Amino acid sequence: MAGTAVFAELVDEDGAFKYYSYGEWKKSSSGKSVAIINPTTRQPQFKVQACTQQEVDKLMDEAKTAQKSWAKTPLWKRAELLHKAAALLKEHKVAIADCLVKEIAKPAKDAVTEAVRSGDLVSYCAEEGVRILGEGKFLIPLGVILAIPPFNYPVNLAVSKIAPALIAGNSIVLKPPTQGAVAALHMVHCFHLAGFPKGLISCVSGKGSEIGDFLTMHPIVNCISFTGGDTGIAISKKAGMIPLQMELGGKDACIILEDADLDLAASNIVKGGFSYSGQRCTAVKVVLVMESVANALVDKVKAKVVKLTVGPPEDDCDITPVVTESSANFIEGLVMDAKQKGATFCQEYRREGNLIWPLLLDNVRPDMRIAWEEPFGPVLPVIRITSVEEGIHHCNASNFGLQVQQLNRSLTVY
Ligand SMILES: NC(=O)C1=CN([C@@H]2O[C@H](COP(=O)(O)OP(=O)(O)OC[C@H]3O[C@@H](n4cnc5c(N)ncnc54)[C@H](OP(=O)(O)O)[C@@H]3O)[C@@H](O)[C@H]2O)C=CC1
Ligand SMILES: O=C(O)[C@H](O)COP(=O)(O)O
Repeated sequence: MAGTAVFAELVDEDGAFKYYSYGEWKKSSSGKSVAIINPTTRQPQFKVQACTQQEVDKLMDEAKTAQKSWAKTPLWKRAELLHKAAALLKEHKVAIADCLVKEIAKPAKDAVTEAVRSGDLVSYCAEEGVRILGEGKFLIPLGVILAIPPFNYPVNLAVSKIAPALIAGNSIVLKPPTQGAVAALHMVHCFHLAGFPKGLISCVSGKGSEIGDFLTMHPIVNCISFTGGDTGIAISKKAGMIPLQMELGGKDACIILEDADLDLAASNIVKGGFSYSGQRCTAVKVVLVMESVANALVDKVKAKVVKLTVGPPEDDCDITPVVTESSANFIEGLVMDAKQKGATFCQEYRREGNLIWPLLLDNVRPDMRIAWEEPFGPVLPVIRITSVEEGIHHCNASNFGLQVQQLNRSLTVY
């Protein structure tokens, strides 16, 4: 499906996906491409251009020029184009979802949801822009925005940067994640088909480790919007005196107190911890449960975990292969550390290639890496606590600060 029909012009004669600059799909002069490995088959699935620094320089210049006239374009016109792009994203949801399935092993239905939700988000941003103007407030553009999203929502977390930037009168240079780049290129083509001015939106492909520094330190960039892991910390040290928007990793805790509804808690823990195999920044990544209800809760969670389906994303399984082999190896390292230090394995640890079966680890203690680190995979630690203060202390001692959920009958805090 990917690269066919309206998307055929994205592919060069060698089968590599082109990059997008000045309203055109182009082959890089580097003559090099970057392979995208299908997490399920572990075979190369797609290729994208490895863009050169000269190509980046050129599209940055174009972005700077295009932004100046875009900022003068009436807001209703900007909103109109965004609504067109949103409709195109929804129209092409199947082609986009097909890429998500093959590049990041997103379960088939969730992949379609990501495309549709992205369309909704683009429309929402257009509406918000108009509403803000209606309140008599002004949207002040910053200039050229560099957008770098992560692999887990390569379309949704890209449009969540692109649409607000465009409605406010900025131009966009997008660097999609390598795994997920082709889905992102399909998304960019929807913006192309919507008819945005040349140079306003560009999309550079290449490995972040190779082209990333050149992009993030580029003098034309006026703001960086980044979502990802610790790479964001490195970027913040290298970037110049420009606004940075950083959405980074997390160790989102779920605290269960004695009077919690344990059935509700178990459902939320399984949904929160294991959806898209735990590869969500908002995933439940540690359960802190009062000792007095821990056995009952763990039994309920176990009963639900056993029902999760495990297999390929094409079959819409609950648990699908994690994004890369190195990610699977990292997760395995956390599991082995917990095993060596005496965690209780509620299921047998099982892995085939990048596919890791869902695993609940009970009796996790603070000396285990899994108590603190983000697996970004289908492995969930349970830490038993004897007071709410102990749970809160654990959350506050974490290096991360994304979100916390506390469940008792009277209080649910996000
Ligand atoms: N707080 C939030 O809202 C969210 C946070 N996340 C977090 O994202 C992480 C998972 O995503 P993942 O993609 O693995 O994160 P990474 O930090 O590995 O990569 C994120 C993006 O940065 C790019 N990149 C890599 N190196 C550089 C560099 N030197 N300069 C500029 N860009 C670079 C990557 O490109 P390439 O792929 O080519 O390397 C990718 O596009 C998790 O920690 C998760 O918690 C995820 C979603 C939401
Ligand atoms: O990366 C993420 O986890 C997303 O930004 C959160 O989306 P979700 O909670 O709706 O999955």
